[in-house]
Amino acid sequence: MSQSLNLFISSSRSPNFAISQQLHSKPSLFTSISPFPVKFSVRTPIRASVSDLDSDSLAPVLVSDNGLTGGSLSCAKQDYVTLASADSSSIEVDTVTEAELKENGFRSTRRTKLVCTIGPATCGFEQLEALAVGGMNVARINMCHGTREWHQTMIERVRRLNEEKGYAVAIMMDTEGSEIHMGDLGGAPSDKAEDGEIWTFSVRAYDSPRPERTINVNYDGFAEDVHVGDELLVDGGMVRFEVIEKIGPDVKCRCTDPGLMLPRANLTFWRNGSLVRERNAMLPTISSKDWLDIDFGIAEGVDFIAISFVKSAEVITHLKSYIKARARDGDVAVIAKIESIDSLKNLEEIIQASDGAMVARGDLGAQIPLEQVPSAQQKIVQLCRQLNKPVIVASQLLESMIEYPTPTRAEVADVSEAVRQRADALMLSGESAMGQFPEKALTVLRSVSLRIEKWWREEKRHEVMELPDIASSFTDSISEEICNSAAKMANNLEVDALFVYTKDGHMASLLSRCRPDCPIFAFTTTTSVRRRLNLQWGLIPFRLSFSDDMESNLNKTFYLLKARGMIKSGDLVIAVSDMLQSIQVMNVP
Ligand SMILES: Nc1ncnc2c1ncn2[C@@H]1O[C@H](COP(=O)(O)OP(=O)(O)O)[C@@H](O)[C@H]1O
Ligand SMILES: C=C(OP(=O)(O)O)C(=O)O
Ligand SMILES: [K+]
Ligand SMILES: [Mg+2]
Repeated sequence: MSQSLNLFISSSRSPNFAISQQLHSKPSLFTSISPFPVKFSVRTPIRASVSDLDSDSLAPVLVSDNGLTGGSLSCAKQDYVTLASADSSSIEVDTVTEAELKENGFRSTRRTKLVCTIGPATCGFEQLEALAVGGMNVARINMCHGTREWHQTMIERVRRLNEEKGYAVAIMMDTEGSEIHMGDLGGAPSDKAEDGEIWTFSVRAYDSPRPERTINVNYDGFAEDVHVGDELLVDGGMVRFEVIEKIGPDVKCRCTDPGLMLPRANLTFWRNGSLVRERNAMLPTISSKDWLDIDFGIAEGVDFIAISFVKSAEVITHLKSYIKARARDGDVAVIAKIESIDSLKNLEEIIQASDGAMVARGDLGAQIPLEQVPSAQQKIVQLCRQLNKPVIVASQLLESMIEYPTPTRAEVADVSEAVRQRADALMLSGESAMGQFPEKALTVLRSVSLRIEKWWREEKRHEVMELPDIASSFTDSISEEICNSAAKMANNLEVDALFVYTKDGHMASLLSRCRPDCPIFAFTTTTSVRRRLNLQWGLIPFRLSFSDDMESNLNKTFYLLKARGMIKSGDLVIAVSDMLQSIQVMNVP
């Protein structure tokens, strides 16, 4: 009990008081903790200057950084107390959440998490900061676009934002995958195909300026694979062509549905009303370029890697062991993008093998009839929750906001539906990457989420979901039962918050899975786990060092959160932890 202790001292009259000083000696303390506030006794004199303390007002509580709580102190001005690096910054929470908690109380914090794709419209430091302020929990970089240097700069900027400004934005890298797509249009932002026009699609790399009505295709087998009469869909049908002639590597096509084509837009071809997928299915899910990108992501310590066009669970299992052997601190979570027919076929195994999933509606809508996308979404969201994996609903949520400052009513209804389904997260793509109103789009996601969450909570309209047992060991079963019961108690007792002390984040995710009415304060010891929890519904992740002694963890947390104005005396809290398998219900002292 005598090594370097970080001590906090607070007075009952001035609860925000905290001092920080160098450790001068090694005190030993008795821990006599309950009831709070504690009386503590000091076995050996502890020394530090207390000249700036008003000793008369001291009814102090000493809590060490490793969870020890001291006994009574009669502190006169001539006494000396040892204090070290003891200030309320020893609990870390992101700046935006802290402000939200202080302003609105924790009942009204947003539960649905928000992912923003970063692109030319949002790559500046100030633009990234505006997104962080607007509630971005995860920044996504799409490896289909941009250079290695550009991606590296984005990662650096997000990290700098976190360090300098106190945000906790996580980073998701999204692989390109082996999809067939157009070239980059020679740097043009877009190109327009008109009805009846003849365009040439070819593997040729065109010199700049690119000849008119030509499109470069990234896949060498393109001309061999397509047949005259096939239908060619750009971006899942935003523009359509019919293949009319093949001349060597050049494929001549007539535009049948006009529209705007964006650089590197996805291409699919259809024959007799079905997607031609033989060749595509032979391409590896993770291409050699993807592996290099993954190495880069691991080296940069990104928090999530999203894998495009996942077909089976094996590729995920393989990638996870690849990461495990290489990731230095903490691992990188693997998100399976559900965007192909094969991924729907093997849905359960894929989700089971992954750390989360994305309903990638853009490509999914190009592979299955559009009218099947909503039911696929509902099914994926439901399954992910049952299997306790975070799920992101992505693509075209606010597509019209790429060009216009207000969303369509239909888009708002779509966002509401995803929130009502209680997906963990919503994602912006083009809206934030290259749209004209990235911050406004984020504001729409934020305000619609808050409104719908509140409405459904107040109306108690959420259908109860049958949550199957998922534990693989008896200890896990205990954790699962504790979380299910704690969440139920929290709803019945209308508590203000659930507290969970978790080293690897598992207990926190089990609580999140229950989608309780109150927010979940998740305390975890490592920054990487804390960032990863950012993707999960209803979790407010904090970094805090704590011990196996729950009593002192709680005292320390109450003290620190009160000092920062994030909770107040009288708030009703339920606490659970990895270390002590129990449920505690208490009022904040
Ligand atoms: N790093 C980037 N550099 C340039 N443009 C980007 C970048 N990331 C995204 N974009 C633009 O934003 C659009 C939407 O992003 P996203 O949905 O991630 O890609 P995609 O449309 O290729 O699936 C892209 O089509 C592209 O025009
Ligand atoms: C999110 C998706 O993937 P990407 O944007 O990489 O095509 C999608 O297809 O919906
Ligand atoms: K991608
Ligand atoms: Mg996709």
